[in-house]
Amino acid sequence: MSRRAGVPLVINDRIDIALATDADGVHVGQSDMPVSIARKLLGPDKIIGVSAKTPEQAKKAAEEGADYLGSGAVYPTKTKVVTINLGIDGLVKVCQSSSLPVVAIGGISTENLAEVMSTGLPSGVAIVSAVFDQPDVADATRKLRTALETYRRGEKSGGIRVDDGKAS
Ligand SMILES: Cc1ncc(COP(=O)(O)OP(=O)(O)O)c(N)n1
Ligand SMILES: Cc1nc(C(=O)O)sc1CCOP(=O)(O)O
Repeated sequence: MSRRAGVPLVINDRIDIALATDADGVHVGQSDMPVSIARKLLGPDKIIGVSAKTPEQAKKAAEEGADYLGSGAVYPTKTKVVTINLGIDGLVKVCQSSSLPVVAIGGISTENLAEVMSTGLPSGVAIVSAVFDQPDVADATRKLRTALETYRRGEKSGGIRVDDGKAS
């Protein structure tokens, strides 16, 4: 279904499920299967994402062959109880330390999406509660998508000035 919609399906942690379902890739954390083994199991064409909270973790993931990084928690989140709040500063440090695309995660919603994207650094955002804790999941998704697209259009046309990590 996600393939029909043109959306890659990346399975969190479970390489066995990624293999069994011929998913597009897997996302692993620092205490999950090492990237090198995931790559051997999945082959060269699948997507491997790695959670990185520090520049050191980001560099290591890149050296090991990750395709993208997930970095957070950018803001406080109730979805994942045990994490570290990196804030925008921590996210920026990870992004600046790597040429890999970075997906920002943790507490992201329509209210703070522009702040995250206005750093000009992450390639995208990963969101749980701002979609799934909403009364109308489809409507919440549309609003987030519109906010992201509006931001990206403004960025392309030079309509949003990025200064000190703040959009204006
Ligand atoms: C983009 C992105 N970032 C992080 C995760 C994984 O979250 P989680 O499994 O809770 O944490 P780690 O064990 O990887 O630190 C994800 N799926 N996507
Ligand atoms: C899955 C996950 N990983 C995180 C990390 O910090 O690595 S935060 C998080 C939960 C994201 O959910 P929400 O959008 O509801 O905050």
